[in-house]
Amino acid sequence: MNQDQLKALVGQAAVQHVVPGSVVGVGTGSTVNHFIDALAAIKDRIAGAVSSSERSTERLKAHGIPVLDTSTVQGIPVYVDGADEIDHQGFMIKGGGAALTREKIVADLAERFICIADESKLVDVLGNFPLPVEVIGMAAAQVARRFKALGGEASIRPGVLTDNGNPILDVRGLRITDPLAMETEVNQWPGVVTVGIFARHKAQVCLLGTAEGVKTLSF
Ligand SMILES: O=C[C@H](O)[C@H](O)[C@H](O)COP(=O)(O)O
Repeated sequence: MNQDQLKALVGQAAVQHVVPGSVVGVGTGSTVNHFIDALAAIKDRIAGAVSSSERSTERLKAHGIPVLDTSTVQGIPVYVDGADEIDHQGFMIKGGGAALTREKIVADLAERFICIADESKLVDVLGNFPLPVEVIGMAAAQVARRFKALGGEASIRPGVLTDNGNPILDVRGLRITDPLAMETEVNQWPGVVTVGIFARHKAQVCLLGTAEGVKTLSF
C-alpha cells in the first residue's frame, strides 16, 4: 500500500470513533480529506461539524455536511486530525499545512483527540519535521533569534499566509525531548500566535496506517 492508501485507511477507520448525534471536530490535511469523504456517508447521523480551516470547510460543505460556527459550540466529544509527527506519548508536531492555530482552537473544544496518520509519522523524538510556528509578522525576526539560541534555524515559509493572515516560521534542527516544556516556553514569546507542538492538546488515540492494517495506539 502506498502512503495515500494508508491515509485513506485511517481516514475511513476514524468514522467509527464519531459519536452519533454529536458535532464532530474536523482537522485539516490530506489524511483528514479522506476522513471528510468517509464522514459524508454518515452525515445524517451527526449534528454537523466544526472545522479547522477554510479548505476543510469547503470540502465538508461540498459533501452537504453542515459546518457550525465554532463560537456557537461549547464542547465536542471527538476531534479528528492528522499530524506531521507523533511520538509514543501522543505528542505531535502539526502545521505542515499552516492550519495549526485553528486546529488547536478546535482541539481545545474536544474531549478526545483522535490522530490519524500513516506509519511514517510515528517517531521516537519530535523535531525531524521542521516545527511550524504562526507568528505576527513584525515579531518574526526576534522569534527566529530566540529559536537560534535553542539550536533551531527558523525561516519564513515562502508564499504562505495562514487563514488568519499571518506568516509561518519553519524551524529546523530542533530535538524536542520535552514537548510540553517547549510548547509552554514558546507560547510565552511575544508575537507567537501558535507553536505547532501539540502537547497540552495531545492525542488520546492514534489510528496508525500500516502495511498490516490500522493499528490503534492509546496514550
Ligand atoms: O496544518 C496542517 C495540519 O497540522 C495537518 O494535520 C498536518 O500537516 C498533516 O497533514 P497530512 O495529513 O496532509 O499529512
